[in-house]
Amino acid sequence: MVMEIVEPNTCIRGCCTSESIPLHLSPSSFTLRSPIARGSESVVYEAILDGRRVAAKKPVLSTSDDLDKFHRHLQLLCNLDHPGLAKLLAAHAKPPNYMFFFELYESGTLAEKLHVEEWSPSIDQVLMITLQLAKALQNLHNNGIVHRDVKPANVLLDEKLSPYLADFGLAEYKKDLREVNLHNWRSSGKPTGGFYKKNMVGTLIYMAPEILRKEMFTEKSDIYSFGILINELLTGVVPYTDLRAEAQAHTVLEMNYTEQQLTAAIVSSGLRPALAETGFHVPKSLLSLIQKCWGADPSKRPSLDNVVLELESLWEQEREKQQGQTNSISRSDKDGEAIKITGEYRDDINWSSQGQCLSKKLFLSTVPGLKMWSSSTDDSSRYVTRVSCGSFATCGRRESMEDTHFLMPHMCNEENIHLFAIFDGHRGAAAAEFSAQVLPGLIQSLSSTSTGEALSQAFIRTDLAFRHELDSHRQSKRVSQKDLHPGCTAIASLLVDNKLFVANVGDSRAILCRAGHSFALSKAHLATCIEERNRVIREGGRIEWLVDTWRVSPAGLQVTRSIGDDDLKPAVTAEPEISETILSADDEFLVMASDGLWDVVNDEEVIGIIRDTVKEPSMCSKRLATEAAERGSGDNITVIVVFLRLVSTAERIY
Ligand SMILES: Nc1ncnc2c1ncn2[C@@H]1O[C@H](COP(=O)(O)OP(=O)(O)OP(=O)(O)O)[C@@H](O)[C@H]1O
Ligand SMILES: [Mn+2]
Ligand SMILES: [Mn+2]
Repeated sequence: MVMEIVEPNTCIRGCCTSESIPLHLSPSSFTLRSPIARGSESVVYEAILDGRRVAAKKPVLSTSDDLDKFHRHLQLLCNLDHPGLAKLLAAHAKPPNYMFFFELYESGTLAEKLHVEEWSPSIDQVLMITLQLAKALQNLHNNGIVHRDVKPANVLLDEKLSPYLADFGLAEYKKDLREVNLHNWRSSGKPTGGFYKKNMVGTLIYMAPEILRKEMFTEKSDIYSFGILINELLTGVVPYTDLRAEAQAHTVLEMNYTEQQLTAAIVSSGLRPALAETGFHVPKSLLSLIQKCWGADPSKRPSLDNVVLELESLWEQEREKQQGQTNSISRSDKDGEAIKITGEYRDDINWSSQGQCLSKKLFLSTVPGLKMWSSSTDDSSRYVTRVSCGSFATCGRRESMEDTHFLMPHMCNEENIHLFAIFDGHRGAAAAEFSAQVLPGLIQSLSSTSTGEALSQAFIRTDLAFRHELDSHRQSKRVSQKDLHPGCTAIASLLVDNKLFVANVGDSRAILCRAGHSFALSKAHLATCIEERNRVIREGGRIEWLVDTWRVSPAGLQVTRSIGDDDLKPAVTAEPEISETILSADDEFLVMASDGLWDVVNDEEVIGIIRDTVKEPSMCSKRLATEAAERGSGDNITVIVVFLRLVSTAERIY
């Protein structure tokens, strides 16, 4: 827009000058239309300026302090010029009208986009937005300015969803900060004066611990807020809440925290919002960048130069990955004939379930048949295990629990047959919940075949039954849930006399402690494993390097075998790998767990922890899960511990 500039182009006091931004306008050149928003210190109107739609920010000016502030604000804005900053088009700095005219950004604020529209950006969009904002903030910092109010509500979006950092109402020159801080604290006892009072609840969650402690604001405090913002963008969750309520509606009080409690927790206990998950497309390095940004020690937070570099390299990696996509043949699903287990389960399954903490202990009625697996000859020299088992499952840092498991010692009243299983759900908990209900019955019904074959068939049939159920569910709900493709990993240990069979699909794991050492009883099925990758491709699936690792496309699944995941069948097979182990007196215990444990605790550590724990299987399970949580496991954690020989809870077995 070329607007006529009337010389001398200064404000009425002469303190604000600009070569390109008109600073006094004739009353006929603008009209205010309807208000867009009422901020805490201004009303923002849609306006027409020189025939063009713009946004007019009209600050509330009630004291001479406010007027001084307006002029400082305007001086600062006149010195800004960066494509990532909300653009000042003109200002009117004469009584009685004091107004800023900004470019009108049509798509509202990032906060509304995330929490009112419930927009979930792709990783590309997250990287694009964070990089542009980082560059804008870098420009501010390099010009000696700190923003002091970085939060999604102050990020405006245009139609292309490009972000613009806005609201410089609290921005200050670094050189003036000391004085500003002193002034504010003296006048109100709070970091930013009246602003603090009005906005504390909404903005507290973006404030760095040093600000909450009423120490100096530095540019590193902006970095902190920026870290919180990136995480909010990834999770879609308002910091410290799971509420996706209207952006304005959330208050700290609704989160069951009082303002003081939250402040105390952020400052003293290092409380931070729940970190986004590495899940499908989120690169680990982005998460560690967030953590560096919101670190407690301002001097250890990265500078914006570093943040920009890091984001640029992530952005490039993302580009490369997407260009390096391998195209391979898609093949139609050939195992379409699902076995019919209709009706029975439908009522029990919550298809959109996000899961709850479920610990299933199932006891099936006595059905003859399982005995067939026990050796018919009563071999008195055969080693006899003495089984005691326990489990512990926790949602961990996740919002929802998608793991399920069951313990079935003495299955069907058979003294020497025991079954234990863990299912780790993804894309919802439905597959995990279904499998935990169905698998035992299927294994039981297959007892006329060999034990290993029964396990294998039971997995395959659980998968077919689940997909069949899902299809009928979809038909009953028509198209609305066609994008629903829940799946789960499954690991089952079946102990028959002294033979231990472990069947596995996915990345849960079982280990055996034999004479003090660990033995793996299962192997993880992940796209990082070359054999699995080749198998998936051979079977018509697509493997791509997405974000940070090999994944099955298009869903971005890391596991290459699973129950469910009907969009990736048959390549992501439900056929388990089965190990068979003859147990002897050397065998002390079996540990099964979902990847939430194994991600952060290795086999030898697991054995060490059990060695140091009272020999009670539930306690051991709980200790392992707790240890994993303390080590920062970001996932659901389920652990089953089975002692295979007699132990007293009071005794240490080593
Ligand atoms: N250029 C613009 N284009 C579109 N909408 C805008 C623009 N500027 C501001 N708004 C809207 O007005 C709201 C308030 O603007 P701004 O944040 O600048 O005011 P404020 O009074 O400082 O608010 P607060 O301090 O409460 O965040 C924004 O959240 C946004 O919804
Ligand atoms: Mn604002
Ligand atoms: Mn503001």
